[in-house]
Amino acid sequence: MTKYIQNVKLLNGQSELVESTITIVDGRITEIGGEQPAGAEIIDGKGNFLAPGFVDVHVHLREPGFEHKETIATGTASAAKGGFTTICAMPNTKPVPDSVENLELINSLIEQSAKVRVLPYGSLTVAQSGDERTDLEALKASGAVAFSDDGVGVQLAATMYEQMQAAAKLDMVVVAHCEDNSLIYDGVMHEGKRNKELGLLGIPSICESVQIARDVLLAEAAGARYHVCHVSTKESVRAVRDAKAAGIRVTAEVCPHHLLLEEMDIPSDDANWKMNPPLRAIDDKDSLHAALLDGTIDCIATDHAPHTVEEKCCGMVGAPFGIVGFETAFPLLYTQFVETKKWTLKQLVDWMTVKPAQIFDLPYGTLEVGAAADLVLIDLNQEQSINPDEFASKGRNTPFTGWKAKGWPVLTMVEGNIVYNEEAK
Ligand SMILES: NC(=O)N[C@@H](CC(=O)O)C(=O)O
Ligand SMILES: [Zn+2]
Repeated sequence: MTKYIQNVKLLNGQSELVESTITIVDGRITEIGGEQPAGAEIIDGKGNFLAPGFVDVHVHLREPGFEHKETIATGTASAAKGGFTTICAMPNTKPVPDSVENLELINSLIEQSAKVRVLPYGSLTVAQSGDERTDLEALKASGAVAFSDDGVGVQLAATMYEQMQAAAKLDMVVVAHCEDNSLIYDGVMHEGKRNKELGLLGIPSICESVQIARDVLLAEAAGARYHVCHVSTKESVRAVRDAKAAGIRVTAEVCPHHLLLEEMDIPSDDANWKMNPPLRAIDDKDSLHAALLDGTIDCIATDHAPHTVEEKCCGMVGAPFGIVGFETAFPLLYTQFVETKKWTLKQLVDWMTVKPAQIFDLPYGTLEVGAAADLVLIDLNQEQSINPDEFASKGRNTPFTGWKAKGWPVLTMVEGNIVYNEEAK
């Protein structure tokens, strides 16, 4: 089966857009810039920008166990609509993928209903309880992409250290949600200025940064590959930067919302602004930008975390942490940071494709001959305002309602198969 995408623009090494074509045979890219092969199915790119499909290493699909929030079908439809073709699913499901049996159940659900490639995490501890360690070798053999207890921090240093040693033997990455439970103080947003104005309890920055500081030293001692989830504070950035300078094998991700928003943007006690880690102070946000630009932070991940309207209805206290991310990530980042010339288009695309793929040794996120035809066609000129009622996700929990953005995905392909087409809406 041959497909030929004509009339597209591709990024070159100088972040310039150049006209080209793509030939796909049996789901793989076989030629870039070639002539139309005889008998090929033609797809008209209409002059739009064609990028490698986005890779998101931090997502919550909620199935099994929390299908009222999201399912693998709706979560991956949302991913496809946002231009994501490979996503790594966090283990805070019910059951938790803490055994071969549970991971195989998740694999079979993915097999049945995923629209894009889903790579599941295996958990670090049984039921993510932080106690009994899981069998990482068995989880790897059943297809775990990496290991994480995301949703909660691993509280005991010994547990983290022993799992890092086990992961190092397998050459697998340990992925950490860093949060010291003794420093949460029942907070629902950042401990700073805005929480006091709103009369809400705050989560101090050290809740995250002290655990990162601990973990980079554990990773050094264990010789492990260690990846930090959703970095949000300037002290966390410093801990990662110092660790990298010391030769420790650490990588880190940042979420779009932490780059786009800060505590003072929170308009009221509205749970659509509640996520973990919380929106921090403006100097934290600035340090995240500097860290991306100097390579301290390696990639962008959405932390897509759908919850129901009912759960998010009534203020921050009692509401779950998390916001959806797939369908707004690229347009918001493109509009706010590429159109304004803070970043190049190539930087943004790399942070959402090849950079996350490299951390996990994934053979995705590049547009080259021989690669899987995982592609997203993006209309960089079309402007729309964000309307949660139009999301393919079940989640409506976003702080970005009404924001105007350009750069909307119009067609997404996984291995040459169309998984989202704006025209078919
Ligand atoms: N980020 C969040 O605020 N929530 C995530 C958990 C997580 O990523 O830590 C969730 O599962 O809802
Ligand atoms: Zn987390």
